[in-house]
Amino acid sequence: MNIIETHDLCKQYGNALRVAHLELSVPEGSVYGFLGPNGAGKSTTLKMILGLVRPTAGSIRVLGRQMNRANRLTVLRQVGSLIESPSYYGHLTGEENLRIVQTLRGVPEKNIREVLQIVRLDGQRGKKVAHYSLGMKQRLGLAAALLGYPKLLILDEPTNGLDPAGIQEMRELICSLPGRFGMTVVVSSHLLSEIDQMADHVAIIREGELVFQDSLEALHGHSSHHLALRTSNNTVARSLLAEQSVTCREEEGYLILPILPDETAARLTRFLAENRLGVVRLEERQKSLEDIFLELTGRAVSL
Ligand SMILES: Nc1ncnc2c1ncn2[C@@H]1O[C@H](COP(=O)(O)OP(=O)(O)OP(=O)(O)O)[C@@H](O)[C@H]1O
Repeated sequence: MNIIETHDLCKQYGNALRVAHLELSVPEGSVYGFLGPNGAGKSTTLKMILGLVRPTAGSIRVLGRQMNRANRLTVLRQVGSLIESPSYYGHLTGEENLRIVQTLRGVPEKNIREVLQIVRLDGQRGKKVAHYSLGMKQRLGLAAALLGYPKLLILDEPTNGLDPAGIQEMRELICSLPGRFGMTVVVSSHLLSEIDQMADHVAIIREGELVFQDSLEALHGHSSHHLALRTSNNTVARSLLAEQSVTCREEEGYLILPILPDETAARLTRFLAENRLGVVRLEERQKSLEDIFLELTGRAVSL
């Protein structure tokens, strides 16, 4: 079952279609990475899913229900979110801030202690939030989102502004949520490496359009192996290889061949040598995830 499904989801600002015909499917129990360069439309999409921004066209189903005026509140009761930087009362403690959210959401008081433990802030619960570090504030935001033990958690760039240790901690926390609490987590990021370490499903958007959506495994599957061959005369080598039914293309001084068994590669290099061609280089290469991201989005990846 899919926890979120969008159909033909669009958002237009002025004359620009910033989110274009999105068909998203978020499987239950997944950590679903929503990846795209800055300005691709991630926040706008997540806000539409949460009913904070009205779609120009299309439909959204969350937890099996159509998101409309009648269903919105019922659905959102089972959804936690952290969108943009969370807001707090700096003069109140972490625990007091959570008590406000707990009262508003009408969830049991005991949840406060529990979520503080989950985000490892129980030792700091009596400290004023104004004295929290950025990482602690971000974890408090996550604690607030977790308060009602939602079935679905939506996090927009939750590691933004955190230091490497904070990023690692947030990542581990997010990964643990489906297993510990049966939650589905949607997490946006412009960092491929981050999604690669956190998600099991990935959607990639570019200028509002979906360019990839599948399992992380399938994304890795795109990073195919190939052989790169350089000879003393690539043009002649290419026609000789064609005689042997091996097709290749030329790229930056190399002939790119499909991956071949060792015996075939040895036979072909012998064949080239017999035809007075020197094999200068023969290497196995793999397209990196960064190359794939670049191909899909037309932009260099941020790591
Ligand atoms: N309220 C608005 N009015 C007009 N344009 C907007 C509005 N909100 C967002 N946009 C535009 O929509 C596009 C997508 O913005 P959005 O914030 O969704 O991108 P994003 O992928 O979340 O990027 P970032 O990581 O930089 O926040 C941008 O070009 C942005 O300028």
